[in-house]
Amino acid sequence: MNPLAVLSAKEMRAAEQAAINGGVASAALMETAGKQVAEVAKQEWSKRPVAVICGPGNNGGDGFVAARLLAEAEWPVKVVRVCDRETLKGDAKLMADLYEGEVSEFDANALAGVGLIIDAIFGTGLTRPIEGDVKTALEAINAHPAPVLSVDIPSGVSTDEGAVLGFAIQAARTVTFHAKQPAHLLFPGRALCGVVDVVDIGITGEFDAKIFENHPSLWGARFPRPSWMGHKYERGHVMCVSGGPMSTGAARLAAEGALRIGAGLVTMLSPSAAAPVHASHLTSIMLREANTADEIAGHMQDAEKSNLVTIIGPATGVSEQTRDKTLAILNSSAGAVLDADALTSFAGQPDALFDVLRPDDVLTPHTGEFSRLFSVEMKDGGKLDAARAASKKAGCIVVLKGPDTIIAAPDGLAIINSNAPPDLATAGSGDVLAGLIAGLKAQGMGGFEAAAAGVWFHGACGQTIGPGLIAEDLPKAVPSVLRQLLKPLQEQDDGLTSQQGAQQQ
Ligand SMILES: NC(=O)C1=CN([C@@H]2O[C@H](COP(=O)(O)OP(=O)(O)OC[C@H]3O[C@@H](n4cnc5c(N)ncnc54)[C@H](OP(=O)(O)O)[C@@H]3O)[C@@H](O)[C@H]2O)[C@H](O)CC1
Ligand SMILES: [K+]
Repeated sequence: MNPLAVLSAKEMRAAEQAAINGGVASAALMETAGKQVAEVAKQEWSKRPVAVICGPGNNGGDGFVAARLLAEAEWPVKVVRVCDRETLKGDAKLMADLYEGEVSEFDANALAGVGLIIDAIFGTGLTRPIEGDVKTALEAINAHPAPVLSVDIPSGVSTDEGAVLGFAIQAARTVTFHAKQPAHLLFPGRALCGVVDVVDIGITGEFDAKIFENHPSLWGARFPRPSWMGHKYERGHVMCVSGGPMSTGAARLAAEGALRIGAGLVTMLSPSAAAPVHASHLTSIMLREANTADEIAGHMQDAEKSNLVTIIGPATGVSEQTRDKTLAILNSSAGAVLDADALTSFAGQPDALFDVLRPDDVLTPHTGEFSRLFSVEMKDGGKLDAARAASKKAGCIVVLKGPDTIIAAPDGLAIINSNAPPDLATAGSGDVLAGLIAGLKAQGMGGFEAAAAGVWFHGACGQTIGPGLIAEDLPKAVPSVLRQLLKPLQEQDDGLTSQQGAQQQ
C-alpha cells in the first residue's frame, strides 16, 4: 500500500478484516500492536514507572499487551482500567487474562509516582462524547506532568475528523498501526497526537485508498522540469487579474509566485487606473490594460497560442464586475485559479459559478470564503468531508486552506497537507499560493496535482524562511526549495521532504 495512504476508521477495520480473512489471527495483530507500543516506549523513554490506562475495547487490549511486555522488560508497570472488567471481550479479554499483574480501577491515586502514561482508553471505536468518570480520568491524565504515549489515537479524538468528542488526551507521542488516519493530520487532532509513529502490525494487501498525505512522492514524477531544447513559450503563460490602484499588491504576489515556480510568461491584466502602479514595480512580469469583462475575454484568446492559466480574485474586489470577469475567463479556453474575491463575488448565487467551472479549474478558498460560497458552517473536524463534498458540487478541484489544507477532487480523491508552518498565516500568503498553483498548471500539471504540489511548495517555502516570514519572501524562497526537490532523491535534505520533519511542528 502507498505509505502516504490515509485510512478512515471503517477502512482500517476493512484492512484488518482482509488480513484476518487472509489467515492472520486477530489476536496476533493485537499482540504485534501492543509489542510495537512497548518498543516505542522503550526507545523513547528511559525505564521508569509506567501507568497503562486501558479502556473497554481493543484499544485497551493493545494496552494489556504493552503492559505485559514492559513488565517482562522489568519496567515498573501499573495497569489501570477505566471500564468494568465484564465489558472486556474477544481478543481484549484474552490479553487482559494474559496480564498477570495487578489491575486497579481509575481513582485519584492511579497516577501517583508514574513517569510515563500509556493511553489505551479509546481508539477507532470512539462513538460518542467523553463524559462522566471517563472524562474525570482523562482530565487527570492531562493534568499529570508525565508524558503520554497514546495507542492508535489520543483518546477522545474522532478518527475520521480529528475533532475532540467532549474531551481529549494531549499526547507527547502516538503510535498508530498500518497507516495514518485523518485525525493524525487534521487539527485539532494533529496537535493532540504529538509525534506520530506509523508501525507495521502485519496487515498486508492492497487497499484502494482515497485520501493521502501530501508529499512530493505523490506528484514529483509529473513536476515540470525545464528542458535544454525548450523555450519560454513552452513553459506556459499565467495571467493575473489585478484590482484597482489601491489594491495591486495581491495580484503582484500571485504573479511572482507563478513566475518563480517556472511559468514561461506571466502577464498582469490591470485596470488602466492601476497600470502606472504596476509599471513602477514590474520587471519580468508583463503588463496589459484590461478594464472590463470583454477586455479580459479578449486577452483570453492568448490561450490558443500557449497553455494559459488565469488567476482572478486576489484583491479584485467583491463585485458584479469581478463576477463578470471571472465568467469571461471560465467561458474561454484558458484554465482558471479562482481565489478570494472571485469566490465571494458568487456567494448567494454559487450555481452561476458551478455551472461553468471545468473539472481542472482550481478554487482556493480559506474557511471563511468556503463557508460563504458553499453555504456551510465550518465545524471543528468537518473540513475533510466538507472539501470533498464541495469539490463534487462545484465539479472542480477545491483547495480548502488552513494549517491542514485539503486538496479535493470531484471523484472523491483528497490530499491532506502537513508541512505548513504557522508562520504562513500572514497577509498575502494565499495570493502567492494561487500563483504557485497557476504556474504549475500552466506548465502542464493537472489541476489536482498542481494544487497539491503548489500547497506543498508553499509549506516548504514557509519552512525555509521560518519566523518573521512575510508574503514577499515566499516567491524568493522558491529557488532553494526547487533546487532541493529537483535533486536526485538520495541527495535530498530530509528536513524539507521527510514526513517526520513535517509532522514535528
Ligand atoms: N486496525 C487494526 O488493524 C487493529 C486495531 N486494533 C486496536 O483496536 C482499536 C479499535 O478497537 P475497538 O474495540 O473497535 O474500539 P475502541 O477500543 O476504540 O473502543 C470501543 C469501546 O469503547 C466504547 N465507547 C465508545 N465511545 C465511548 C465513550 N464516549 N464513552 C465510553 N465508552 C465508549 C464502546 O462502547 P459501545 O457501547 O459504543 O460499543 C466500545 O466498548 C484500534 O484503535 C486499535 O487500537 C487491534 O488491536 C490491532 C489491529
Ligand atoms: K488511545
